[in-house]
Amino acid sequence: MQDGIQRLLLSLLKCGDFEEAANAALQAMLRSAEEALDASPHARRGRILRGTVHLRPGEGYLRLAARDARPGAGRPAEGDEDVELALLTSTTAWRSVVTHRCAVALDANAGTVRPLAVSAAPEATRDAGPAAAMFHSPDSRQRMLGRSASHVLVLPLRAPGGGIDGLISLEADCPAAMGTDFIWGELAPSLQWLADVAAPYLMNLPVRPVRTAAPDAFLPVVGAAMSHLLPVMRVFARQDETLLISGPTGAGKSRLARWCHEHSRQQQGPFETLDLMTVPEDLQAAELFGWKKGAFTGAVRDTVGAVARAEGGTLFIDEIDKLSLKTQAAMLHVLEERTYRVLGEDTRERRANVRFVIGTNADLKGAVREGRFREDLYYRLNVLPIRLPALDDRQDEVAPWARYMADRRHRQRVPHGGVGLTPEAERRLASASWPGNLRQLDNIIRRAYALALSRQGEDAREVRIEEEHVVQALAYDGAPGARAPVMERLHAAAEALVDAVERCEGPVDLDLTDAFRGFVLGVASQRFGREEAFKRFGREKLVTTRNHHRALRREVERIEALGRALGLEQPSPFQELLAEGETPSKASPAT
Ligand SMILES: Nc1ncnc2c1ncn2[C@@H]1O[C@H](COP(=O)(O)OP(=O)(O)OP(=O)(O)O)[C@@H](O)[C@H]1O
Repeated sequence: MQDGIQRLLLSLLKCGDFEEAANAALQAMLRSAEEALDASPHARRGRILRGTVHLRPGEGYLRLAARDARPGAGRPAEGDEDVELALLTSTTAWRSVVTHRCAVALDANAGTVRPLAVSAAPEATRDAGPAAAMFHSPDSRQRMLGRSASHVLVLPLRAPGGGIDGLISLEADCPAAMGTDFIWGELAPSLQWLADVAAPYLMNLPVRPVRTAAPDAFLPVVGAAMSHLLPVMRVFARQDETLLISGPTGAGKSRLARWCHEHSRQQQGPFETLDLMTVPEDLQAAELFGWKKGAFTGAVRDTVGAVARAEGGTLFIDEIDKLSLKTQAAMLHVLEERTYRVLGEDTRERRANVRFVIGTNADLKGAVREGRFREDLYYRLNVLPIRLPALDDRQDEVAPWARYMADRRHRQRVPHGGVGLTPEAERRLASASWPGNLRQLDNIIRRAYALALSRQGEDAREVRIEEEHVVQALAYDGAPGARAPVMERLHAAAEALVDAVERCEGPVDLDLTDAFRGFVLGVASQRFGREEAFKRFGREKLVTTRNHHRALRREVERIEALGRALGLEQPSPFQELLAEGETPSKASPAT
């Protein structure tokens, strides 16, 4: 063993990047496993297949690497789909290793998961004994069997502070060893030594720059941080497994979900979005799965749910933390069993041939700790996590995004015109801070472009955005006038708090405070009419599908519910909007 560690250390010292270190670690571990297999009773009946390294510190994947154990095989070629499948971890592997914080042996034929040792880490779970549990997900098991992996050893990549920053897994094919730990039980301690020696190199060496990170129509700008993520995203996009995209508001999660759809096997199918922020809790299941006429009060006709609309394609569900505990159970069911029930149709289960992509800007792990989010659903969603960095961490992207956004805006007006930013304008943007991410940048560009137009003429074919336009647009963003809405909301928050404390006996549901968007839509609808209001806030699709009345009604109902929860007697000023159908606008759109 000592020799093996020394040999590995010597090769790690020569490694310049994560890929080399992963290859060295896997080579050492696969060699050890093959030697142990040769000396075991399974020698002629089994073979070691491959090893993989999954680097996923924090909330998202950074890198994947694999090495085949076949003689002469080295690192697999990029884009090899079989290898990509083999690269993937599983709900069961990740959840087991994170829960038990030690090596875990999976027996895919028997469907069992067995922790092989109890870690000395203080937070190690006490129940991590040798008893075997069953696989957490039937999919994990099927996928392992699909690639002939009857026995899998999963080792944690242990970070110095006690965290787990990834895993290394070794796969073997030995069906005859069903019901046993194969050779993993004896071998795990020495392989864990090798994993611990390699861990600092795997975590700290830079990842290799990627050649394939070319922008495309769906991801028009790819900076250094994103180009590191792209290879992982390309692999993930092609899988059927659920993808979890986390990241701050406005960083581009929904666009990235669309990118994944365009690079998926379902690209010919529909891409549907369901933003849970806009759906009241009691309608979530209905919106997801659809309903039959009469399923609940107000269900006046059969309605197709988001899952059915996305059949054969991708369903992006944003703000997943807003899912009620009750609907979380149904969500888990559809993810695991791929079946669901339409509300009011109790006898029939329908198949969901849909790829789910989930978005969140919330701390789901914290929500699990607080009992607001089911742990099993969290692990089910957390198989292929991607963390989208904030724009401030993608600084090299600011100028290219600004050019792209200005160009997009200009082309809408003058299809064959041209727009550019001066180098000073770009520098000014690059040195600003972007707490609102790409959405904020888009707003600034919109303003700077409007300022440039006002100076250069509304009809200008060629427009140049100069530093002064950017400075003014940025100043407006931080100016007292622009901050007024923030201050107003602060006051409103303080008043709501007073109401909640003074008038209400029980707690007020915090989710009701999301009602602000209803106020905005309500005011806009009164002012411009419903259709125009939804269009102005980028919800044309709801108008096209004639769903905007229902969406508005929901928003207004939430305002009413907030009022009631805060003990307010007077109804909201939007009562009239509760009626289905257009009400005449009180003012023309021009006012
Ligand atoms: N790939 C892209 N192509 C074009 N524009 C983009 C892209 N990604 C982001 N943007 C710009 O950034 C804005 C925010 O993107 P997006 O809606 O995807 O963010 P998000 O992270 O999903 O936000 P939220 O969490 O608020 O839903 C978009 O309206 C658009 O202006």
